[in-house]
Amino acid sequence: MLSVVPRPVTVRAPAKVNLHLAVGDLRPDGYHELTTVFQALSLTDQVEIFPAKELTIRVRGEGARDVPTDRGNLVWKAATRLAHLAGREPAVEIAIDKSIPVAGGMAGGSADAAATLLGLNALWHLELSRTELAALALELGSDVPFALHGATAIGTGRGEKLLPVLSRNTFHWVIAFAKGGLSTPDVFRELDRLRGAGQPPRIGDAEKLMQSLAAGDARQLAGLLGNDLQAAALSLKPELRRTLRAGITAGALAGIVSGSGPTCAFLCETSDAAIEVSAELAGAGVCRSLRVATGPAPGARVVDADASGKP
Ligand SMILES: C[C@@](CO)(OP(=O)(O)O)[C@H](O)COP(=O)(O)OP(=O)(O)OC[C@H]1O[C@@H](n2ccc(N)nc2=O)[C@H](O)[C@@H]1O
Ligand SMILES: Nc1ncnc2c1ncn2[C@@H]1O[C@H](COP(=O)(O)OP(=O)(O)O)[C@@H](O)[C@H]1O
Repeated sequence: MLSVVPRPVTVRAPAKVNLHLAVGDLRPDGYHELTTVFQALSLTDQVEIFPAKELTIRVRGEGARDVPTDRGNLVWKAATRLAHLAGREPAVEIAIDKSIPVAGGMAGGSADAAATLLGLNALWHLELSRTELAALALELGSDVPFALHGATAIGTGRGEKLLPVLSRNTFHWVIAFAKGGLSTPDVFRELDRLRGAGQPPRIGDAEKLMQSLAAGDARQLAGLLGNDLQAAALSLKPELRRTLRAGITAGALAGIVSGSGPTCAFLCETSDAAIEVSAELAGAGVCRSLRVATGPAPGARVVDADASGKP
């Protein structure tokens, strides 16, 4: 009898930048109420899933040394939760190829977790809907539902109640990776501390920003980017001020700390401008490395699978 060996499934999932991140008060469950406009970027991690005897994780690429390969990896949690739900063993080998900076405020771990949910859904023919996968995603982290969704979206609650936002045109970004990362809970705690001391001012609502996205107007958008966590990230890593200033000097329309940081994202008028800003920032020595990216980009997607897994 012929036995069919399933082919591995390959999934790509995007980094995000928060174009608008308004942080409300601390809730009794330890999370802060958020209103955030996410944009998914062309900077992606790749996750390959192979049938195997038992669950193992391999990591290579950007920051691989800082990524756990055991139950501390969000991908491990994603695979064991989904296997439990499906009533089977998580018998897979998962190879993560990282391009998204680790602990960078760009939701790389969330992207990998979203990719794993989508990949296993295909490999195991579970046929879970996007809504079912999104509910599982939220159990793994606040940013995981957006990594599945992609494009541009407004998130409320913990950031998981997502509505698509109309975004015309392609926006051009330069992404400056910092030396070292920042822990998301530390940055939220630092914001609470700063607020307890009476500073800093809160950003307003996202209405005008969403209009600029609908118009596809990068110049207008540049003036409207806002992140309540930026003051906290700058307080923990003051050297980021220099990075942000250098981006503007290099010709970016605006610069912002991405989420809880410390990655900085610079909005540029054109792709040529982004390449120039990136080259100039590299010369200024204000960050560890640089990437050029565009947004919006699609959410997690299967790029290769066995024929019945339908990429
Ligand atoms: C800040 C944001 C903005 O998009 O992203 P990052 O900068 O981390 O990528 C997210 O809210 C992060 O999402 P994620 O990284 O998935 O965080 P989670 O694992 O859910 O939460 C980690 C911890 O961050 C704090 N946290 C997170 C989300 C939230 N709305 N309020 C919080 O206070 C809590 O202390 C929580 O225990
Ligand atoms: N697949 C993964 N990729 C990156 N980091 C991971 C992963 N799984 C768990 N982690 C842990 O989660 C922490 C936050 O990682 P990451 O998602 O990259 O950053 P952020 O929450 O700032 O967007 C890291 O310090 C790392 O120890």
